[in-house]
Parts: sequence; structure tokens; C-alpha cells
Amino acid sequence: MTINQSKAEEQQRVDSVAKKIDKKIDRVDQSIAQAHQETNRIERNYGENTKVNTTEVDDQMETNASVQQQKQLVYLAVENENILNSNKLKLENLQGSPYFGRIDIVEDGQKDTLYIGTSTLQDDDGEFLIYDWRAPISGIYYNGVLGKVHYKTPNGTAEVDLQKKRQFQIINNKIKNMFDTNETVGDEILQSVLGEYSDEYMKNIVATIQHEQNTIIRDTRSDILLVQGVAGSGKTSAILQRVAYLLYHSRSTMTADNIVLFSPNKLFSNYISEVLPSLGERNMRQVTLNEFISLRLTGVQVETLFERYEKDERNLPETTIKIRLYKESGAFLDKLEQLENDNPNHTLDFEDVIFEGKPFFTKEEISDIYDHVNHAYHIPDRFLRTKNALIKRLQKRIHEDRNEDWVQDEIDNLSDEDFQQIITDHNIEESTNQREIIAEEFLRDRYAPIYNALINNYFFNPYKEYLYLLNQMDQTLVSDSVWQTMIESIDDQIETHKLNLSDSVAILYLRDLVTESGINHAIQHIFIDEVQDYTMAQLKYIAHSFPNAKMTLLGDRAQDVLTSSYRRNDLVTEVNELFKNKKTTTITLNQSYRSTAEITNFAKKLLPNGEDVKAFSRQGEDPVIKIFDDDDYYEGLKETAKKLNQKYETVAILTRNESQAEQVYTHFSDESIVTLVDADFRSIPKGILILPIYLAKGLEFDAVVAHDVSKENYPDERSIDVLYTICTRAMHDLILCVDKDISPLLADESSRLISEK
Ligand SMILES: Nc1ncnc2c1ncn2[C@@H]1O[C@H](COP(=O)(O)OP(=O)(O)OP(=O)(O)O)[C@@H](O)[C@H]1O
Repeated sequence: MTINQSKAEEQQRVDSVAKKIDKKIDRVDQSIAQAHQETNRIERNYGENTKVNTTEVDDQMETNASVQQQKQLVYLAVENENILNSNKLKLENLQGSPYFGRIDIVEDGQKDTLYIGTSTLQDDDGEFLIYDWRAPISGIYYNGVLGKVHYKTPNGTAEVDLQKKRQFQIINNKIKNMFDTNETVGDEILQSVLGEYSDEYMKNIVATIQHEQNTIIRDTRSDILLVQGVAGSGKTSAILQRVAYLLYHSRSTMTADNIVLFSPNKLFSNYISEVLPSLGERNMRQVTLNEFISLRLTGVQVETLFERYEKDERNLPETTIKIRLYKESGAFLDKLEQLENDNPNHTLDFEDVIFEGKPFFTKEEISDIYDHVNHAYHIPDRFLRTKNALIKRLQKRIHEDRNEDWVQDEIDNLSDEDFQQIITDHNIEESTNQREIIAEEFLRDRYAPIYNALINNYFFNPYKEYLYLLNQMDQTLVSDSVWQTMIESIDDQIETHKLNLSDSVAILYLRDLVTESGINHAIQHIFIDEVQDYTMAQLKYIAHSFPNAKMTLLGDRAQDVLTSSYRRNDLVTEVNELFKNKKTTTITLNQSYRSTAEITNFAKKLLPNGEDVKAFSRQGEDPVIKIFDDDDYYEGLKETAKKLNQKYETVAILTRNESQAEQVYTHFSDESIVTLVDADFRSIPKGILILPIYLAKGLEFDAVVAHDVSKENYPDERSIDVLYTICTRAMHDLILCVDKDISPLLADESSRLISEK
């Protein structure tokens, strides 16, 4: 059969499947309308006054049985609607491009042809028209070469003969491209996908997942999956398809709420937000490291990674580097823990519990309770016993105070309504001592802030405890006076409710250890993108906070923008050492997909060990170096960006830091197409963008202009990571502008790529 004949047949099939999808969407629309009516009817029945907020249905606890039952009905009706909506979303995702792959197999002598798309589709007879890309059998599409191949089923490994593997590019239900291939998903379709222009949103890559990416996506055995992947190798893509994969395979035990992604910045969250919905899944939770820390240290302003980077650029004395490196190691947290445990006679640093401006429990009283708990117990046990003793004392006070005159007076002064409210709220029955019970409930409400303070462990001062332990450390890193100055400076910061990043993690770890709090058992998977920005102490703390979570850590040691000024150790070695007691798998991705071969080959030459980076065979223009004089630099930069913007919708001018971005912006301020992007931006506008590189981490742009790659701005090898990361953000075009003297980092390239202005 000629390829044209088979293409015609395939097109017929696409047409027929497309019709079935449309029909199914019509049907699901009808069901949604019916279900919605049903939900409304049930909600109306639920009663005038008790109309529930349906999104909170399962949070609410009510004792009243009939209310409970009604709620259950509402919940089920809403649930039903959600399921129908999610089915509709999946069908809509298939519309226009129902599948992208086909495999012909022989299994147990039986021939079968399977089509693979973003979700399963069955016709009315139950026949599979499309297999979900995550189904076990679909794995061979990504992994297998023709011939005998294996795939995992719930009952073990199955063997099939893979006879054909076909890829499609279907747009608006028309087959644009169709190829038979032997090995992994072939280059032709990938070429065409990667040649497209960038979008505000990242796209899913399920049609073209590559072999090693597939290994990451489908790994279910590792506790720690560490990916060292060069720029543009698909790490972020792998995270998102992996989340979709895990959700599919653990449907009954895990939802998107059990997954947390640590993302590099707010822009990134928006950039990736469409991938999972395009695969019929909900987005997982997302948090930046700084949000995570700040949420846990309320009332304290913690320095952000970006703020610190800006400061580090100005000055970083050798002693600061030494201390910081130590504090950011896993060993430092171990040391804090060990010092705490080895000093059983030390009393933790407690705080007065203040109520209405006066101490209710004094620091001395709390310390006394703590000291009387058997010293042989573990610190967290002693802490818990102290806490329980305080709660008991509070209860005793409530019991004793109920007959106090002031309490009786307050009750006498209650309005009838408030009085009645206490009775209903606490279900107090009529009896002889009703008034005493009311008095106790009244006091319980009144003393609620004290109870909260106890429950939330506010009577423990982790900041002072941390300072105490720092004082106990017999360190040899720096002189005693430097160490003392460091302790004093933390003390000063604490006074003003500020903390630097490395201390904040240590304090959190210490607090959570002593109080046994801050642990989230519900999270099953943690993903950390740009893991090279994380310290081992931070990773240790995150692992400690989510004890049931498997971790997928993805990064690139060459894109260490934020800490390269002081960190020397190798990421892969450090992570493996930190998690040496866990089942760790390390995967290396060397193939870069984002940029044209010319850009990737240019960028890799900046790196000391860049030979490993493999460019993808997509051709484009060579990067260009433009040298300007002082006077015409900004004019030249501006013209360069504007010219690129005629060809591409988005052009990014990337700078080393914020102040440079601001400075560039002042030269553009007359232009409406230009946006200065800061850390609070949540989406990427079109036009010319100016932003510091750390905000562009993980993102990509059609064209990038690197600002001022001069000798002054990029003087030596400590700037390599920044420059490499800037260059690798470009998909199709890269221009480096230089003010006067060219950076030595570009020395090898300069003569060939310098353009006459
Ligand atoms: N298998 C693939 N098929 C199609 N496109 C791909 C594939 N793998 C990666 N890409 C594309 O390559 C680009 C880079 O991918 P991604 O952002 O996931 O890489 P990364 O490793 O996270 O990059 P970086 O570390 O530089 O931020 C994206 O446009 C992505 O869609």
C-alpha cells in the first residue's frame, strides 16, 4: 500500500473518530444541563437558611443528621457535575487532534492496532478508539523499537511483537504529517513542533516525549528521582507529564492536592498552568521557596533568594561565604539537632503567654514545668508534656474562675441573644448547674487566645533557642569574634523581625523538631524545579516536612544563577550524599530541545564542560554580537530589540540584575510595547520585555537580547552561569549587545559573530 493510500485511510478514520467525539460532546452537554438542574433542585430543598457553599461541602461538620444527609446529596450532585465537566474537558482536548500515535502489535498470536492520544475514548460498543498515552500498553510507543517488546501490566510483564509505529500530526482534524518510524518518536514531527513560535503558555509534549524523558515520567520506584538536565532538555515538561502520569496511575489514592511543586517564580506558575488541563488533569499545588518559608514563619520578613542575589553581587566576604556554606549544609541541621539532644539539662527558651497585655503563664512557670519533666525523655516528648501541663492548668483556671464575681457579672451583662447563643453553640441542657456550665463556656471563649497560643506553640521561642545553640557550637570555620558578630547580627535582625534565608530554614527545622509540628503527611509527591538554587539544608527541611512524599528534583548545575558566587560543590554529588539512605535514581539529560542548533552550540561553548550538551538539529541564524560605544549603546540596544520585535511577538532583554533592568527601561520609557517585569508579575505580556535573568528562569522566549555582555559586566568565569542561562532562554534568535569592551567569556566567538552595526 502506498503512503498516500494509507494516509487516505487514516484520514477517514480521523474523520470518523472526530464525528464520534462531537456526538459525545453533545451528549455530555445534555447530561451536564440535567445534572445542573438536579443540583439546583437539591440545593433548593436544602432549605432557605442553610444554603451551603458547595465548594466547602466536604469541609463542614454538622451534627444534625438530616442536615448531614442533605449535604451529602448536594455533595454527590456537585461531584456528579464535576465528573461530567471533567469528561467534557477531556473530549474537548481530543477535538481537532484526537490522537498522535499508532502501534500495530501481535500479542498471543492476535493482531491489534492501537491509537494513542491524550485520553481514552471508547465507542458505544466499548471498543477502544483511543488509548490514553499513560496506559501501560502505550509505554511501548515511547520506549520500544520494532520487534519483541515488553510492557508492565498489573499482573506482571507482558511481551508483544511491535510491528509498526506511526506518528501523526493532526491539526483541525486533518493529518498534516504522518510517519512510520522504528526507534523513538522521530525527528520530523519534533522539528515541526519545536520550530513554532513561543506562547504565553507552555504546551504539553505527550505526542513527542523522548525515551529518557519517558523514563522520568514513568518512574514509580524511586524515593528520590534526581534529574540533571541541560538547559532546554525538557525537565519542566517532564515534571508536568509526570504529574499527569502519576495522577492517572494512582486515581484512587491521590489527587492533585497531594502533589506540591516548588517553582522558581510567580511568572513560571502561570507559564505552566495550561499543560495539565490540556491533559484533562487539575493543576497541582504550587509554591515558591520563599512563600513556603514565609507561610511558616509568620510575622517575620525573610530575605528572598532574589534579594540576596542582588546583595551578593555587591560584596561577599570570604568569612560570610564560609559561614553561609556551613549553615546551608545538611550537616549544620544535624549539628543543631545533636546539640539540642546532647544538653538534657538545658531549658528550652520559652516565652510568656500574654493575655490582655499581662502574662498569663510566665516564662519562669513554663520553664519550671519543663525542668520537672524527666530529663531522660526526648526533647519533643518533654515539650509535649509541658504543653499538655499548660493546657491542664488553663482548664483548671477555667473551672476555678467560673464562680469569680467578674465572671458572674459578665454573664449577667450578656444580652439575651448572646446568652442563648452560648446555650445553642455548646448544646447546654437545662439543669441545676446550667449557669456554671455557661460560665465555663464563657471563659473558654474568653481564654481562647491563650489556648491558641498553647496549641500553636507560641510559648516556645525558636529564634532565641537558635542563638543559644549557635553559641554552643565549637566551630573552627572562622575566628570566635567573627562567629560572635554573626550571632549578634542575627539577634539584631530578629529584634526588627527580619531574617536571612539560611537562618530561617535552620530555625524552622529546629522549631519543628522540638515542637513536632510543621509536618504534612498528606503530600505524596514533591517536585522541585531548578533544584540547583536550593541548599542541602533547604532540601533536608523540605524532606522533613513531607515525610510521606517521594521527591522529584530537577536542575541544571550550569544554570546556578543565584548561588554561583559562593557555591562550589557539585549538585548531583551533594544530593546523593544528603539522601544516601533513600532509594535515589539519577538521570542525566544531555539533549537540548529549546533552541536552534546555532544557539545551543554557541551557549555550550561558554561552559567549561559543555561538550556533553547535545544540540537538536533545528537550524536557524547564528547568534550575533553587537558592540556599541558608550554614547550609542542604549540606542543600539533599543533598535536591536525593536527590529526583532517586528519578527517576533515577544522579545526579552535579559539583564544580570534588577537595577540594570530598570536602567534599560528608562531608555525605553517612551514606548508602550515595552514592559519592565518585576517579581510580582504573574503573566508574561507580549512585546519587548525587560527583566533580570532570575525572573526568566525556566521560561523561554522567541528572541533574547542579552544586555551588556561587556568586560565590565561579565568579567570572569563566575559570570558563566548567568550568561549561559540568559543565552539558553532563546528559542530562535539571540543577540548579545556589548557596551565597549567585549567580555572575555565571549573571546572565542567574538571575531566570527560580531556584526557591523
Ligand atoms: N519531547 C519533547 N517534545 C516537544 N518539545 C519538547 C520536548 N522536550 C522539550 N521540549 C520543548 O523544549 C523546550 C524546553 O523544555 P523545558 O522548559 O521543559 O526544559 P528545561 O529542561 O526545563 O529547561 P531549562 O532548564 O532551560 O529551564 C520547551 O519548549 C518544551 O516544550
